Amino acid sequence: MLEFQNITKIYKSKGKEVVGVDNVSLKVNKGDIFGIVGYSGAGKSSLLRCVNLLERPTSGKVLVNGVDLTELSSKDLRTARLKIGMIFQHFYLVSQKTVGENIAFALRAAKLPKNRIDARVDELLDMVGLTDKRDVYPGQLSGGQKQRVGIARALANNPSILLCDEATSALDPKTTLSILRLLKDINKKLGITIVLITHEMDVVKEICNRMAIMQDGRVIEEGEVYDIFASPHEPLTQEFISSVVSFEIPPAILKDVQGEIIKILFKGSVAGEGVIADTMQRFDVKGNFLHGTIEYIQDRPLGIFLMELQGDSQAVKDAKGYMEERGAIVEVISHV
Ligand SMILES: Nc1ncnc2c1ncn2[C@@H]1O[C@H](COP(=O)(O)OP(=O)(O)OP(=O)(O)O)[C@@H](O)[C@H]1O
Repeated sequence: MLEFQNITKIYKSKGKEVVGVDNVSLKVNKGDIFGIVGYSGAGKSSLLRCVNLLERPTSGKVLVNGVDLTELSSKDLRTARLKIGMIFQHFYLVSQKTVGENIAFALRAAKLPKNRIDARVDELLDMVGLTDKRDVYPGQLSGGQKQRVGIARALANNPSILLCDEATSALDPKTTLSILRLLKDINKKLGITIVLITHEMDVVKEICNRMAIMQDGRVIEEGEVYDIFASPHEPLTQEFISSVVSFEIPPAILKDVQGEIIKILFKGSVAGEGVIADTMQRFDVKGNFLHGTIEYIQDRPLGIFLMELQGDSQAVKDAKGYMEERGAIVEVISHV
């Protein structure tokens, strides 16, 4: 549905060239909530803005439903853009216009007949839970309510893609959650594909099904969010994951560890502790839990346990083999 093919964006400023995006190819499927994660300067905004050509890539193609936007005439591009909604960190509402007028503006831009605008504004306000705010000004709204207006405006012309540029970064955690739930709801009910950029892994964990991690303009890892949380490959990905799922063991505890430290993952099952208990019974090993959690990613459990395993090397090996047979992924963190 959305495909970046070898996108490069080079900025020229003060006679210098800055590479914003460096040869990125990515596919976003219809119905995805696709998260693009990276630190400041990684190139997320530049890439996102290439979707609707707010930034024109220096080279490469942006295909939306098979149509290369970079090849369109300015008239066709205007029409194509109406089907790509966008929301922003700082909302960008017109403060002198009421909530209703802010939304109506997008409908007028798409030349919706005047007599249908009112009803559509009501419909959109209902969708975002703001029916009673039609006649108030943005200054009278909370941050979360402003973002809801932003969402209503972005959905005005029934887009097939919604781009979210750090849409919850200015909001407190509770409001963030309510906006993310609204986005998820919109994705489900209306089938809109969502592409969001964020530096917060929590956001990705909460609503995205697929993700890409960017560094220095490049995509360094991509895939299903669940798989990336279960086994992140790149150090930067691991760093981002550890901001949500942390396994720091205090050095004072580590100092006393005598056996092998292993990480045990149970994908899609909450039965991990039972398997570990069975293992301890069957084999002549002693296990000490150092850490354990069950994360729910897209409602699928991911059990992650860190433990010290003591015993002779054959027993430890057999115990690990048994856990793997029972569906665990076992990774040795350190040998003593
Ligand atoms: N208009 C511009 N002119 C010159 N350089 C730019 C411009 N926009 C972005 N850049 C540069 O491109 C690189 C990528 O920036 P970009 O804003 O896309 O990253 P980002 O991951 O979205 O970070 P942030 O969250 O801070 O916006 C940075 O080095 C940035 O300085």
